[in-house]
Amino acid sequence: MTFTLTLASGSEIRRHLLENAGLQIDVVRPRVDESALRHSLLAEQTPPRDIADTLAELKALRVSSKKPSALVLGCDQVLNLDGQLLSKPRSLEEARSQLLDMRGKRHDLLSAAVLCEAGKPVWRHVGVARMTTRTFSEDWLEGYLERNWPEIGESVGAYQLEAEGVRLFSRIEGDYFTVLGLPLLDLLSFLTLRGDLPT
Ligand SMILES: Nc1nc2c(ncn2[C@@H]2O[C@H](COP(=O)(O)OP(=O)(O)OP(=O)(O)O)[C@@H](O)[C@H]2O)c(=O)[nH]1
Repeated sequence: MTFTLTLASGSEIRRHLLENAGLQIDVVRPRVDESALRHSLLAEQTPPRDIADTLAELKALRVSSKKPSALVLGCDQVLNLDGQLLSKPRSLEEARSQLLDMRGKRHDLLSAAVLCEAGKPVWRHVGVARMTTRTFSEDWLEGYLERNWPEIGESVGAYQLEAEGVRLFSRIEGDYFTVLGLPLLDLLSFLTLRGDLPT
């Protein structure tokens, strides 16, 4: 029987990364009001990595409780800019102001992943990538927004590293997959260790 991983995420790129790695994926989107929970965690001064981990676990648990026999992966990525947590831009204007705030500075991307089985967490990992943004010109930024909106609205930092978003950076520390939103190598190692994937 082929191993199937249930992905509790609406993120296209997460599904692509897993399918491109050869995994059989079943997508079940969780019904979770992320922003309400994110706000209450922020109000309690919860550290960014714990926010990402809590949200990832909630999404995985929500689906796992409905599919107890499945192995369910929940994910969440937060962008930490000088202690401020940014969310996915809701408009081109918001993307512009977010990118101008990020210009010439460093920000961290924290990509949390939690696996649940029979309503219980069985593995968790938070990958961290440190992004150094170059001091791009406003002219270039306008062109970037025109060429890449609305696709970049799907990304927490208003960029797709695998596309033109790479032009925003002068340096990246951490793995590529963590930037795209999934600590893929750590996940694959665990699944191989567990025997779900062939060694
Ligand atoms: N294609 C692409 N997506 C990115 C990149 N950086 C971040 N993202 C996406 O930005 C989104 C971060 O928001 P999340 O709240 O973690 O996930 P989501 O897209 O809302 O999906 P859910 O898992 O259903 O919550 C994820 O889908 C990431 O995959 C990137 O460089 N390229």
